[in-house]
Amino acid sequence: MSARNPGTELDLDAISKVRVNTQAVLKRAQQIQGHKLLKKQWQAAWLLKAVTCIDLTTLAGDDTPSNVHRLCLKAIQPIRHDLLRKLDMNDKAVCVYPSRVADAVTSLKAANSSLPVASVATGFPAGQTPLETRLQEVRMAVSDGATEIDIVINRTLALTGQWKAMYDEIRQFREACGDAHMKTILAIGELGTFTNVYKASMVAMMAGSDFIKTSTGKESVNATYPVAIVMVRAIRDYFLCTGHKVGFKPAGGIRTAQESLVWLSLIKEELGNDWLCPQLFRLGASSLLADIERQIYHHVTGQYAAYHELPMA
Ligand SMILES: O=C[C@H](O)COP(=O)(O)O
Repeated sequence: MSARNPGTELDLDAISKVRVNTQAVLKRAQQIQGHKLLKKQWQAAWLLKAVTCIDLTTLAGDDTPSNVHRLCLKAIQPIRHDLLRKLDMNDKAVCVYPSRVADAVTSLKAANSSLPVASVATGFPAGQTPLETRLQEVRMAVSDGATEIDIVINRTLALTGQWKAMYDEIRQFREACGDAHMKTILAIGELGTFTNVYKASMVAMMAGSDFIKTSTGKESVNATYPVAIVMVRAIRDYFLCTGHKVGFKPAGGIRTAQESLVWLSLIKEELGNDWLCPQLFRLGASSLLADIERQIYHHVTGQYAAYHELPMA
């Protein structure tokens, strides 16, 4: 992880002046989606880069120690050894519910892996539990061994313009995180307008978030390119004002290798190469790796894999 964002005082005056030009944002998102994607070995290299930025996730009601164990094994070895050897390359976080953190830590330790464990917390996904319960959840995940915490904001506060109250809650979450890095999920599908997304991004960063993240994966609208433009521009503005680099994590509904290439290209164009690393960019996804592995298999062998050839995908 990169240097932590200490946050700043809440600047309510700046927040109240924010206006986002919707047409300009939609146009820019279209431009980025329209770019020609890389081919051949350049595509394979970018797909491997995407693999290093995935927070491999399982956030299901039926999660058990055994599917968390399987997820950890997949995170340790995301792409088949022989495919990586042929590409002349070798080289990831797992993200689980707080009650599964100890399982993930145990599995990774047993495999001698130092991969970080991230946990969602604060009443994920709705954030509608009492503040003390949400804080307790963060402390529990940290004491069980999570080194990254994905908190969700209180959408009620954002929708009713209670930015000071939202800032204060996030500050408390950050304190409860201790040394664990904090990613703040805005749940953009429930924030209504781009202007609200920009304001929520800025308040989350002022309150000391190390990453801002689009969605929980449980809203009906998750990571979209136009919203990402608004969030990454808030990250850029925050960097220009404070010198602190905050990370970005699109999450929810990202399923294909091609989408991962568009995300990388959006980050490169809007934030520059410095952000193209797992310390400042993550893709939150539960079923993206399988398609990336399939595309890499195709690049290496010239054929598409049969189901049994990628059994862990
Ligand atoms: O943070 C990760 C998201 O919950 C993953 O969403 P997904 O299951 O749509 O990939």
